[in-house]
Amino acid sequence: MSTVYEQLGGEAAINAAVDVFYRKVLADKYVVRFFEGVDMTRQAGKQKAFLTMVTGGPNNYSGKDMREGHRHLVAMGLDDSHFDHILCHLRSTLAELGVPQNLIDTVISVAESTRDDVLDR
Ligand code: HEM
Repeated sequence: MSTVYEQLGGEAAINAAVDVFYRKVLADKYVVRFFEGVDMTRQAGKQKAFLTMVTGGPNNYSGKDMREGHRHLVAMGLDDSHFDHILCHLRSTLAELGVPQNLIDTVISVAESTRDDVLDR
């Protein structure tokens, strides 16, 4: 059984999705404050890690766990409403790239499973 990562088209597809997702997130006034002062190059890597993680790609992720990696953002007011925006951008990115609905639903449910960790509760 191949992973969603493979079904999407692997690294090339993830790179394409990163560009689109990244633009959407940074264009969203409701969440952009959390990304201010975050290094751009590192951010692209972060977005790639994000999409690879939620699609079951190769597990070479060596960053912080989700709780630790977002705790400072919770201190800045990160809550469910921001999380919902990010999921919305993820969903529309995948839809724009022509990803089938069932795969989108799978990716969203994996992303959804990180909600309590990201929001530190
Ligand atoms: C599906 C849920 C999410 C996943 C899988 C995810 C994934 C990640 C990953 C892999 C990192 C790198 C961690 C590290 O520093 O080593 C990260 C950092 C970060 N995430 Fe998320 N994220 C999620 C939700 C969110 C949300 C809802 C926001 C804000 C609206 C957000 C904003 C950020 C920011 C700003 C950083 C960089 C923090 C810094 O360098 O200071 N993330 N995320």
